Amino acid sequence: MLVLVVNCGSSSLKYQVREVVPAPAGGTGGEVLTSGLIENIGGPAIRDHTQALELLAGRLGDELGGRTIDAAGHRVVHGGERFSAPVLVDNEIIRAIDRLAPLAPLHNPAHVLGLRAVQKKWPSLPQVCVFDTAFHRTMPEHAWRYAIPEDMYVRYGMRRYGFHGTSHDYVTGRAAQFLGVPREQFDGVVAHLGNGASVTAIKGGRSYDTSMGYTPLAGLVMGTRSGDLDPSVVTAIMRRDPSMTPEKLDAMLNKESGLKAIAGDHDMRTVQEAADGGDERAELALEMTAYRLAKYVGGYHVAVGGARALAFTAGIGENAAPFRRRVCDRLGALGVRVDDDANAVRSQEVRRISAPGSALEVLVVPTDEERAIAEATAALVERHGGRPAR
Ligand SMILES: Nc1ncnc2c1ncn2[C@@H]1O[C@H](COP(=O)(O)OP(=O)(O)O)[C@@H](O)[C@H]1O
Ligand SMILES: CC(=O)OP(=O)(O)O
Ligand SMILES: [Mg+2]
Repeated sequence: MLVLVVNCGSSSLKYQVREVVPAPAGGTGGEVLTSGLIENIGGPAIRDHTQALELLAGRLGDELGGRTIDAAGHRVVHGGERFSAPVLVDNEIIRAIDRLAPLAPLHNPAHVLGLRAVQKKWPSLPQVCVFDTAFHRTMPEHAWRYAIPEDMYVRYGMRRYGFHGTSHDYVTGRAAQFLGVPREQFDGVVAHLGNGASVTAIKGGRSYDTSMGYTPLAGLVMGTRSGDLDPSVVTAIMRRDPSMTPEKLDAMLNKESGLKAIAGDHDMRTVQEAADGGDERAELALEMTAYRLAKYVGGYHVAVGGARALAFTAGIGENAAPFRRRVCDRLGALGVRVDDDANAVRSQEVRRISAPGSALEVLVVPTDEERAIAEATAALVERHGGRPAR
């Protein structure tokens, strides 16, 4: 089955076409037939997501050599409290995702535009939504509640939701498999470190707690996001500078903070190079980022009653060996030991980087969100006989 995987951002559209062999024949997200990125949607050349879809359809015509897609799978960032698994799309589902826009103003409106644009272009194509929040629906209430008046939760849905669930779920499965333990018996910590970064406590193979919260701003120090801070910082800034509107504060904390604010660049490669060259700001940024993550790992080790493994994934987790080392050095107090030769290996395979006798197994597990989305889409469409939901 050919699955178009779509990741719609506010001004961009990332896509892949995957050939999925549904289980039991293989159950693999398999070969990537083509992939691409359409940027600057809303600019002079590409008016909106509908026009971006026209462009995409044109490209697919050439790139797939006459073959046509059988389904589309969309990454949707916010599924609120409703969605705990992938769903087949109909108009009611699209409206539900639209209603969740106040919880994810940067993401959900773009997803709705993408879903409608695909619907318009290929009216009979089955579409599936895979939610970043879904995997975290298993968190216990003491982990997802905020200690603020109940009304804020009841009226506005203010609580921890958590994100990157597709990746945390996929990496959990791969890590358990690598260690030869049944997933239901796997207790560990997964650190997804990309431009956005989050860490999840895994108990019995399920999400038990996670560092992102109501939005993907909470938790770790990220490329351009602050992560955790005292909420009065926000109200105090607004009081001191009335020109700082909620929109401007959102932009500051999401786009001008994190590594970029401290080291002057959001990209881990640049920051690491600068630190290696003796740049003190870059060194400070790395220490802040590693320190915050190590504190979370220690906390989650306690949260799950003793983690068996720590898995690093995504751009930084998979590639930044010096950063992994920095984090693990801070975890020495827990008895974590890294094998430097193993840590230096570059590979696309799941691998162990801890030394024998380390209290936690430390793994590097390449993530593949697109593959997970393609597999979930194919499985759901297969189950419904390939018909679009109407
Ligand atoms: N070889 C590398 N060494 C260090 N960092 C890397 C390397 N390759 C990628 N990264 C970092 O990974 C981050 C991007 O991660 P990625 O998972 O691709 O992000 P996104 O969230 O946009 O999908 C960037 O900070 C980038 O610098
Ligand atoms: C939810 C989130 O943070 O996504 P990304 O890492 O793609 O920014
Ligand atoms: Mg990513």
